[in-house]
Amino acid sequence: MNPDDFSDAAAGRLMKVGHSEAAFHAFVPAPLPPVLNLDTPLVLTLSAADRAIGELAGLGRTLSNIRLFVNPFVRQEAVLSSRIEGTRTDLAGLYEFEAGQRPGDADAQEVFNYVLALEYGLERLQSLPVSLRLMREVHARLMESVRGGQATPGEFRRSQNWIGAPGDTPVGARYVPPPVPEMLEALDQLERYLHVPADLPPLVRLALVHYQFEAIHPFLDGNGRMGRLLMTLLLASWGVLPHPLLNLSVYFEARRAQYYDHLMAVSTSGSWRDWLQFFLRGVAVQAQDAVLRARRLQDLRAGWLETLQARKASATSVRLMEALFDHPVLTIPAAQRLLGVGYPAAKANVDKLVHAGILKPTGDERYRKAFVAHDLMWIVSGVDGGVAELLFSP
Ligand SMILES: Nc1ncnc2c1ncn2[C@@H]1O[C@H](COP(=O)(O)OP(=O)(O)OP(=O)(O)O)[C@@H](O)[C@H]1O
Repeated sequence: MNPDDFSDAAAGRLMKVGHSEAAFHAFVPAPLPPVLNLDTPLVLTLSAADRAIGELAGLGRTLSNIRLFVNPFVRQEAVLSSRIEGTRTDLAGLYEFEAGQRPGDADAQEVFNYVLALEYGLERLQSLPVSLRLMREVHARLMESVRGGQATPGEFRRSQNWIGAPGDTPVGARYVPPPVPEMLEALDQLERYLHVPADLPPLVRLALVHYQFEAIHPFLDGNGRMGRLLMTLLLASWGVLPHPLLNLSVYFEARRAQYYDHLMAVSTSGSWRDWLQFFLRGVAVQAQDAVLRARRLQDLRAGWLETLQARKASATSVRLMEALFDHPVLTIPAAQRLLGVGYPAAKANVDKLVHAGILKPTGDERYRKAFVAHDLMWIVSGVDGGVAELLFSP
């Protein structure tokens, strides 16, 4: 980190660590909240983001079958949040892993851990507020038995880390977070900030907290994913979005360099305004996108129901169709478990969904025993997020 890049408006202070050639600078973020200047364009973007998230939350409350749609949204977020850090598994790969089709796939295991960690965190919110303890517990799930064994799951770091290219040292790294004692103090301050009554609109607080968490970088590994997962937990705990339907990582992944540059610019120059503008626009775009996708999933379910009813399908087939929203990649043994029936009955019901055009056998020789609900996966992961972007106008 070059101290010359940091201006007087930096969102914290630089510290020199070590001596002579091994000396480097680390950044210690100032406690939240910063002094903010919410100008008119920013207020308009905040208002658009608030409206969009309100509509999404409303949809979550009014759709009786919203539970069906949460699972695919959570998985898409897990896939994209992990992809920002280079994991290659896609949505189909994650579902194949869950269906037992990819044993030993370390990438898919990491993405699945994200799902488990998020589900754990949402459940834990019933008994524990968002706090340092919750962060450690969720991190333990996220990093459970991951590759490398360096991650110290569930523990804040006890040594210096840094963000940079492989082989970088803290001397040449792009960003160096606070040394351990300052990190612990910054974490305490962050926790206190999380517990104070709302001083700013929740979406603004969310952007501040995300920056602060990343600037502190409190774990040896998994900070990007933890910071993004934390946003879903905060939205739920503040009652802004009770169901995890916002896929902010889709937005960040598509603009990864900008995302990183904005975080850096807050540290070096206190560019809170630009970070907020970028972040709030992301919330608005992704909330609108989620509303569109949830409606399409609802239409898909209604269409499938109609098809099955026209074919005089049994209640068991309808049950299996609904189970596809949780298991869009299905094997016959999985259908057996879901329906609580024997192999022949499970196979007969899967065949009915195949004949109705709902499920397709996968063509791949390795997965020949699996069946896939392609339409459902396409709605969740299809590359049409641009629609919401076009609709966006603050
Ligand atoms: N300049 C920066 N300042 C603060 N945080 C940043 C900066 N650039 C990127 N980040 C955040 O750090 C994350 C990546 O951190 P890092 O490369 O250390 O990965 P990690 O700690 O192993 O975590 P994970 O693998 O989940 O991202 C990014 O996803 C982003 O959220």
